[in-house]
Amino acid sequence: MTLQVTNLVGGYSQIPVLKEVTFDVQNGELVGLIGLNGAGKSTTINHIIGLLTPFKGEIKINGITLNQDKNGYKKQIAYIPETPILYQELTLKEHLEMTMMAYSLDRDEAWKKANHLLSIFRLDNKLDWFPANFSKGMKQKVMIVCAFITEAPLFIIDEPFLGLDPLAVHDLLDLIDEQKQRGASVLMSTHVLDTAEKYCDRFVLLHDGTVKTEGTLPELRKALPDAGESLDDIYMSMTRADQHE
Ligand SMILES: Nc1ncnc2c1ncn2[C@@H]1O[C@H](COP(=O)(O)OP(=O)(O)OP(=O)(O)O)[C@@H](O)[C@H]1O
Repeated sequence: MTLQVTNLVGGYSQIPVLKEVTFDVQNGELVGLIGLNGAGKSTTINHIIGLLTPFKGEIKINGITLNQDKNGYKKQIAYIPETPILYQELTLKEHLEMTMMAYSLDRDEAWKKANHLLSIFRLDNKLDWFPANFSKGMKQKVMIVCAFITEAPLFIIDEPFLGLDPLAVHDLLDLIDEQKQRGASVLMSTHVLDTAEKYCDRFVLLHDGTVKTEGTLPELRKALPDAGESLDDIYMSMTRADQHE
């Protein structure tokens, strides 16, 4: 599975936020999308999942654009939003069943995976509860369980770490790793740079709607030799230089 974003110009109501954004995510890769508040991470994600239409440029998943095959394109994506999207009137069980239907999953297989994931996230005794009334972290876990039962080839994860307890962060990172092992690609936006540094294979550093630089940590260190060793050092040096331009 490859995600290719090429010369993407996009944003809201014809106001371009993204300016010629180009990057890719290859098979089995976890790519970190890093940037300050307002850099354009969520806007990029909203274009990839098809909520926004590019003004220019294109986005391909395994060579297919959204316009070529809307359903086929969307079924390749499991999306975990920054703010959980839950239905007031549906129970946890009904949220899972709706996901199974939307992705045309085999119910028995999907329930096996769901039960396993529910027990990891300690939600297995809450199937008849309404997640709209859960705590913030529990709501996020519902989104994670729904995404991971799909076993989609591309995971798009928007800032997953801020609302989760440390145990859940580790469980999520293990699940991401399992999906990578089976060849899935993962694009994850985050501000938690020390975790990103440890777990991401590659980074795309967005600033003010443009890709300032991208690469593995050793590649970033080489590109910015005076910045320091850590992703945090490199990112801070890059953004500070930019703000003084
Ligand atoms: N619905 C919207 N309508 C108009 N402009 C928007 C909308 N959402 C975001 N923007 C603008 O797009 C730019 C990029 O915002 P975006 O949400 O993509 O940033 P981000 O990198 O995800 O930031 P954060 O780290 O704060 O989540 C900002 O200038 C923001 O004001």
